Amino acid sequence: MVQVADITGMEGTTGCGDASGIVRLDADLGITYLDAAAADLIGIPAESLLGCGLDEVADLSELSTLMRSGTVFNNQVLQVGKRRLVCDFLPTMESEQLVGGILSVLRLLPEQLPDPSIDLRALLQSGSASLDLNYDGIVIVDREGVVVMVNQAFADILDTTPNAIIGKHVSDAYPNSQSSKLPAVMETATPQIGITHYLNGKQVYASLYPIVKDGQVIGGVGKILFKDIREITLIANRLQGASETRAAAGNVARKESMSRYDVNSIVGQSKQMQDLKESLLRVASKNSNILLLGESGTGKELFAHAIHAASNRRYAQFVKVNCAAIPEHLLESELFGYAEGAFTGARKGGQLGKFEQAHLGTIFLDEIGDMPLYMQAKMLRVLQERELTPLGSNAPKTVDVRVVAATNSNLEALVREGKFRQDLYYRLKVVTLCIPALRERKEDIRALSINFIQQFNEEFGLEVQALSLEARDVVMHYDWPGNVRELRNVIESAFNVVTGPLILKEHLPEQLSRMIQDGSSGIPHDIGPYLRARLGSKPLPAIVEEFEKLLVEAAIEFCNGNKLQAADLLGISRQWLYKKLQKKHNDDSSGH
Ligand SMILES: Nc1ncnc2c1ncn2[C@@H]1O[C@H](COP(=O)(O)OP(=O)(O)OP(=O)(O)O)[C@@H](O)[C@H]1O
Repeated sequence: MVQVADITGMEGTTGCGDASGIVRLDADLGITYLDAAAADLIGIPAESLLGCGLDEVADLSELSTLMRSGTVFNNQVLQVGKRRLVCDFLPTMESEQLVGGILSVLRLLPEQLPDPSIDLRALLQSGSASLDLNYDGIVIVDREGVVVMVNQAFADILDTTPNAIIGKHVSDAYPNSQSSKLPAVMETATPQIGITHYLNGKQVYASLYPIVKDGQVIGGVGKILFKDIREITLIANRLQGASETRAAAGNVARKESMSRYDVNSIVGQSKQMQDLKESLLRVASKNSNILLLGESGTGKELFAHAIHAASNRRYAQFVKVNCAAIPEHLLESELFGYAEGAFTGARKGGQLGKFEQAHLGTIFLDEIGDMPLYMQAKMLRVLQERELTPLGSNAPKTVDVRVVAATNSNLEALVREGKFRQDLYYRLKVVTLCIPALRERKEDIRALSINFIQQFNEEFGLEVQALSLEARDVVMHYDWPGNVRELRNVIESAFNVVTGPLILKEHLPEQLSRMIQDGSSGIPHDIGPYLRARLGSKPLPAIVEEFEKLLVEAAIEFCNGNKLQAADLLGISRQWLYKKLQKKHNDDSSGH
């Protein structure tokens, strides 16, 4: 909620003109980057601020709780010494975890707080001059919903003058526009942050707050954050350019930015990939569900991110759920959430499910083929009716979510075997994108290798140029059962041993040349010499672990990438298989 003091922040801006500054924070509110305007507004040199905790230099009080819990806020006052700064905060989420955020330092307030006892109209009238200087459109209504103040920027959006709006009820003050949500915001005393709204036929991005004084709602304020939704992309690009983190100050690991993946992140010049990228861009802006098919490691998750980034849901959450990795009995509460007291050990206040977290955004259901039948029935209801009921609750909730599902199983076969509901299958496959295996588009290997070499050059601080001709020959002849993920891992492992500008054949994992000689299977051709060569080279558990990895790979290959069948074949549970794969993935990434 906006306290009266915050509204007065729109009055008398001082000092620093219109320049607002940007501060990038990590999850502990450590300052990882700030621009010159921010340092100027804060009044402390940037060199002294970098690496400090924001709470060491500013009195955050309850803002600290909001920031640490990943809550967006706008126009809040931050005290740094004697300075009072008006700030917005946008959290940065990564795999549903808070990894930091962007603090926009908007302006400096005068040091004296005005007397909070004056009433809304008087308070606002005294601020009218500076409201007009404000670039962001602002409208303020009284408790009855009558517009008492509007600035020129807001009137400009409506192609009218402030006087033509002031005095009217907000419900019919705007021509050619969606009905204002300010009455609802005041009624519920609950802000609506970052909503899209149509004003004068244009889609704007706004936040609405109740104005509260002495515990009473005395009015409401609407602030246009972006009067053209495309402005957000420009800002996102600006922030992406400012990629400095504590790592730059010799500290802390790299954090991924919110807009890390888009269609340009998908590398591949083959006809198949060009066509797929075109289809992706065509379907992204629609709301249809999308089914992504392809073997493990072909880039399904990358595609899902790119779909989200190319859709107009991109400013809401992208939420990933791996249906196979979540134990069956937890899947429902994970997806739909639960009410307080739904079961023993349930959190106080209940828990939001992934669908609700993805409201207005995209949910990516990975390994959908592994979803148990009873959950498939519930999923169908969400897809058909856009409604779900959290566990232990009897109040259905409406959700607006775009579903992107992915699998490397043959869903049609699962439907025939009665393991996957046909009706759900038809609902999901409204648009199907099949990503071909890497061995079916070997012409992409070169561009992918160059792309990964560039990525790892940055990460490892090296200047590798390319693969040698001989190494290129090996990668071109290899079958790539693990697809692009395996190629990426192979290049990464080469970076651990390369010494010059070229990755040579001997820098590639021995397994690669061996598999080419042996045919395709990961299992060594002649098991006797393989085992004997290992005896004495490592302790028994390490040999057993290596062999186990090969068997897991062979089982997945044998089952054409279907991990559920592979787990059956190995006589282990899906979860266990996933643990093994996760471990393998971690080992591969760390070059073991
Ligand atoms: N066309 C591509 N261009 C660049 N990187 C790619 C491409 N395809 C895949 N990758 C990279 O390969 C790795 C594996 O991709 P991703 O996780 O999207 O595959 P997946 O099909 O979802 O795998 P799984 O089925 O095992 O979950 C990621 O690091 C991804 O960024």
